[in-house]
Amino acid sequence: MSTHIGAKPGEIAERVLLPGDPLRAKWIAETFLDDAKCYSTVRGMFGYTGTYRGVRVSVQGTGMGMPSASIYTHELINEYGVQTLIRVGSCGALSTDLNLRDVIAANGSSTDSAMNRVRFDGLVDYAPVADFGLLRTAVDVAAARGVEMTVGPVLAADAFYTDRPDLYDRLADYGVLAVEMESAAIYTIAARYKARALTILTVSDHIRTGEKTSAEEREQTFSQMVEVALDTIVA
Ligand SMILES: O=P(O)(O)O[C@H]1O[C@H](CO)[C@@H](O)[C@H]1O
Ligand SMILES: O=c1cc[nH]c(=O)[nH]1
Repeated sequence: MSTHIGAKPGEIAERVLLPGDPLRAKWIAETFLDDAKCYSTVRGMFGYTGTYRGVRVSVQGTGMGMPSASIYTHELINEYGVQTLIRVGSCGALSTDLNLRDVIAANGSSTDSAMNRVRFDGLVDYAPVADFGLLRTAVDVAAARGVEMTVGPVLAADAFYTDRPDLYDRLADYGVLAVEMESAAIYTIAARYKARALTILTVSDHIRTGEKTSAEEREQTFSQMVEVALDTIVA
């Protein structure tokens, strides 16, 4: 096992879905995978491996925020040989063109986290981006499934609750679709270790209108996003 994942070598597939919520990981495994087996309960951050359309796929909770997601992404790639990672998360819409439960694919991820400033000695504003091949496949898969998926940039924020809603307005002016809390770190770490990563999100909250989904809905109802992610990861 690695420091934070209780799997033995070979128990995690090369292709992994990454929900923030560990109970969403359990729901995905039980609902969409065949022969799913739990390989880790360390810290309650569940991980499962099963098959989807005959291909081995794992699903690993990452927790909330970039420090937590960075740990799981790093260990999955470096200790378990994971090569393809698709985050399946919830997000708050900044764009007035989006509605609750819409699906988004994040082609790029701005961040207010200092993690990459530290990584590049404050000299470069690194631009974390999705793997183009995965993104292209996800777009094709969504179209084939009749899922309207908006592609665009998101903000990966350190804080869920903000004192600066004016910054969200400005980011929306620059085309940023939504805010979540992990994609920039996942994209950066995947790039560093030559893995492929994509983030697909469902709008759980609307920052403009104040509408929101329940905790249970965030855990167990974002099926369209999961189906697009699974079809993409096995393609
Ligand atoms: O639903 P998940 O995947 O956890 O994603 C979003 O939800 C959490 C905040 O509620 C943050 O982790 C954010 O990125
Ligand atoms: O508003 C939201 C909703 C989900 N995740 C976030 O980070 N923010």
